[in-house]
Amino acid sequence: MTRAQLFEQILKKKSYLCVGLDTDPLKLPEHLMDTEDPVFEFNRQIVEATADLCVAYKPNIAFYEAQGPQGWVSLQKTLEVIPPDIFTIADAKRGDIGNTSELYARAFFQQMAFDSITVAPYMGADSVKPFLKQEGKWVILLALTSNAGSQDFQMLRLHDGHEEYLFEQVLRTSSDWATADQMMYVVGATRADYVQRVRQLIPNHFLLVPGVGAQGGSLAEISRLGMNQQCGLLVNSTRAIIYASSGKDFAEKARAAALEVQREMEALLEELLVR
Ligand SMILES: O=C(O)c1cc(=O)[nH]c(=O)n1[C@@H]1O[C@H](COP(=O)(O)O)[C@@H](O)[C@H]1O
Repeated sequence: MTRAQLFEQILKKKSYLCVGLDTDPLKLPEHLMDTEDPVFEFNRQIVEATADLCVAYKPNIAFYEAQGPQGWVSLQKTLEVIPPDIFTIADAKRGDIGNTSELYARAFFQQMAFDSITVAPYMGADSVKPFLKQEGKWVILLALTSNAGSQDFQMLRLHDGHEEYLFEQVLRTSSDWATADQMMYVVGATRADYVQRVRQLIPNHFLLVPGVGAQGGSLAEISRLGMNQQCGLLVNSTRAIIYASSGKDFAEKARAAALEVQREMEALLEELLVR
């Protein structure tokens, strides 16, 4: 999917919501447990209930890997029920020496037809570039993450003449590896104070923003500070949507939670369009 197509979907659905599919078998509603593949059945119903309200789905691969071979089967089946005009993110946080990254790219872009993958920048250019070889496939590079540990390295001050944080150096250097048509960056909603600094370095790239909902980040704040002329944001919410209820009405409640976010996004997009 191209950046223009993604923006088109955002305008059509009045939404820049990404629904996380972090499906934990221990949290599934009881009544799904006697279906053939409870994880897939849960995802299928979540997708059916939310597909008109979001523009992306992001399965976190850990939740599938943890199930052994059956987890990969559930993941593949889930990908197949996601409508083709919805952007898919393999949240795998990979990145290794070049020939190994090539194989990760093959796994997520060819074996499975994801549009994008999250990648850690720590091993540098040759660990990221193998993911950029296929047109239409995206890298979503970790820049400033939502967790407390982002202080440990990402927020270190560099004294190399620029007086900047390490995450800013990551943005500066990596934005030469690919254009805004193939690279996005993860910036946590809990890091809204730094979004203007992010936008100074990368005004045009899309940001994948986790951390609203269960982690307490503010959708309005990150949106007002982080949006660009093509929206430029995919805001993820996982637990607050998919686990809105643990009962028989889980899909209905997930839809209601997604609808609430979509309505707020619609109003925020209107603000952008009149800017
Ligand atoms: O790459 C991510 O998606 C990610 C980066 C980050 O900085 N923080 C973060 O929470 N995530 C992921 O986003 C999702 C957040 O889920 P909720 O907190 O339930 O909305 C999880 O799958 C996390 O692994």
